[in-house]
Amino acid sequence: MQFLEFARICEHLEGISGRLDMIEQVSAVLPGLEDEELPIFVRFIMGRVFPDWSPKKLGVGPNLLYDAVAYVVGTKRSAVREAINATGDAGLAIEDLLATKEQTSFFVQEMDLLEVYWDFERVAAAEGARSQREKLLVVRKLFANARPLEGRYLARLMLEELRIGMGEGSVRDAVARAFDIDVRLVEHAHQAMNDLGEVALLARRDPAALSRVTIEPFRPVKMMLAQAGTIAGQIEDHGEVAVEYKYDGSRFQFHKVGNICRIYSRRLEEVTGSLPDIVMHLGEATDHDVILDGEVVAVQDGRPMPFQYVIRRFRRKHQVNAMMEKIEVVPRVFDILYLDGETLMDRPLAERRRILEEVLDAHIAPQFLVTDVAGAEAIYTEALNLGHEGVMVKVPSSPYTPGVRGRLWVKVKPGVETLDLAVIGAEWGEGRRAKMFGSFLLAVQDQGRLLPVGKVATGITDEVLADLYALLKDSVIARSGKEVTLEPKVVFEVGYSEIQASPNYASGYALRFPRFVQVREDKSVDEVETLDALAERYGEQKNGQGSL
Ligand SMILES: Nc1ncnc2c1ncn2[C@@H]1O[C@H](COP(=O)(O)OP(=O)(O)OP(=O)(O)O)[C@@H](O)[C@H]1O
Repeated sequence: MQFLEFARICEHLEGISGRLDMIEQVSAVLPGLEDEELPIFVRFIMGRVFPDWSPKKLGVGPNLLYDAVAYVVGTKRSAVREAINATGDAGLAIEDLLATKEQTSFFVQEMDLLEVYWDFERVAAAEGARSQREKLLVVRKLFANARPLEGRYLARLMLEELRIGMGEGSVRDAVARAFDIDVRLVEHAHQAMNDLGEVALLARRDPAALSRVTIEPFRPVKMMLAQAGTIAGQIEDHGEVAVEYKYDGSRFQFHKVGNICRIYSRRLEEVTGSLPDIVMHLGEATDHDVILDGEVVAVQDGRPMPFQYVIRRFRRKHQVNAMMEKIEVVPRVFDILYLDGETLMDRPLAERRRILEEVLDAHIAPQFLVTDVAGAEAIYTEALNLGHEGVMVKVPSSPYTPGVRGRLWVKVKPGVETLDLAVIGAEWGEGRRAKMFGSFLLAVQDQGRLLPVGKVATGITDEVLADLYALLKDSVIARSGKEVTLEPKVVFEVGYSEIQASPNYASGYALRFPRFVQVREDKSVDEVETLDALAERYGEQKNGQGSL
């Protein structure tokens, strides 16, 4: 497939708003793709370049991208910025700029979807002191060969926001439809393989194999997630429940085969080098090949320390030893997904737990099986007294469903309402804050799009503002007056007093009295609140129920 054809498909999808229509259009394209193209197309159409499990990253920020475009069209980076500021959309502005180039150049090399992907591989592989220069050369070459429309989607792919509204769920449905396969089977295979691209290829080549896919060591799967709920509700629905402490640490997945151990964060980044003590603890606790799921907790004098301490350890790349002395971290393992070549995700929790207790000698998080509300509430009180966040109430018969935020795991904690939202823009501050951003535009996700829901400026000290500026300054895509558009990379947790219906924001909602709580470094933008969940909270609020 020519990249131009891919760009035309994107343009067409961008003009459609109906989800079913989009699914149909994409499903019609998939069967005609070559084997090598299929996984790449599937990832690209979701705005992703590499499989979700892969550690590869493009590492192209707006500045490098604009430098490349400036070179190709024979102007300065500032002129590219100005053009982008004028439209507010990097993709469209770059398309316009490339149109001026097209009038002056006679020769454009046709670009193939695969060639673009291989170039992205080269960009991602560039490392070390000269990496920025190497990346720039490849990105320049891509834009030099791009027709204007191709430029729009090249830029957006590199900025990781395709803006066509094809979310993971829609692409999954398109794969199922294209190859006439039960969507649940596609979803199940996706959970284990963590790459819809490869699932699509299997769906075409060997659909029967979809039901046999396994979790592979060193290819992390998404973490199973929880919904907010109540102890009574969960016992009423399921009778017996498994209650565990909800630790205020950071999620990890531990993979071990023989002597090789690796640890992945909740964002599936490899953090083995930052956590040698966790590797040592868990490596010593089992002789088996395993994939374990748990929480890393920081402790001091036997008491858990807040989440921020743990995240500092996850971030640490240098002088890890010095940091180990300052912050002691320990693993609390609550699940096992793989044992000696066998995938356990479809076994019931009760059985996985039994296996976990057999194969791991230490570091297992306590679990209590209870059938009465009073018993579970006593554990909740004890959890809070011990300094934990609350409890997790899990269904003993439940499979492990990677990436799913369902009711099989319910979290119960004291009621502070917060939302995790993507930071998509900011406004320059005033007075002594004039050289920093003073407020931030936040968004929920909906089918691959990010929709604004409000601004937060409250609850942020000058010191934190300076940190936030350092974190975000290289992600500026466009400027307009006092406002900037940001490449969506950072997640804020914010408190609020109420969700209101509002015509002012594209999400249809606004937050009353939003207040900054913290940066959720452990979360990626794919994990922010969905529009549906926000609407549900709004509905509950109108009916006078809290969600806890
Ligand atoms: N015993 C436990 N079982 C499962 N998850 C646990 C447990 N203890 C702590 N956790 C943490 O709680 C999280 C589950 O809550 P949830 O899926 O809602 O994620 P979250 O958005 O990070 O929640 P929160 O913001 O409430 O921490 C897990 O990702 C994990 O990090």
